[in-house]
Amino acid sequence: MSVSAAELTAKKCTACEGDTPAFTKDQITEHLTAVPEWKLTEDGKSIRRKYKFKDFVTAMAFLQKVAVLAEEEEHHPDLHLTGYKNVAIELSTHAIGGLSANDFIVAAKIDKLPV
Ligand SMILES: C[C@H](O)[C@H](O)[C@H]1CNC2=NC(N)=NC(=O)C2=N1
Repeated sequence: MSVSAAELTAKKCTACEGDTPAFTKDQITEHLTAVPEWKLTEDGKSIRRKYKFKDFVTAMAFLQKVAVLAEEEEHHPDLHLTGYKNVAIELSTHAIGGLSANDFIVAAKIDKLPV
């Protein structure tokens, strides 16, 4: 079974308690099909997307949009800005130490943000 970006963006993040099970490898695989720009990190506990912007101001403006989205969803990515225009966004669910639906919902919504 696969998951679509439309299904993910139609959802809202939900509070994750520590007892929420982290996604299995199969769940991760089927959810990654909806957000093909995102890659699973080496430890299998996060997903990461990289961007290269035309300049620093554009990079920061995009990160501000991500920040507003994260606050709305109450689910926050790790943001890395290197070399003034390279951005890496990582998502994992801190409360469970792995991936959950929330990570893929936010990833799909980030993919819809204007760059
Ligand atoms: C109470 C609040 O919703 C929780 O602390 C949220 C905040 N943002 C979060 N962001 C991420 N990435 N993982 C979490 O477990 C998380 N928990």
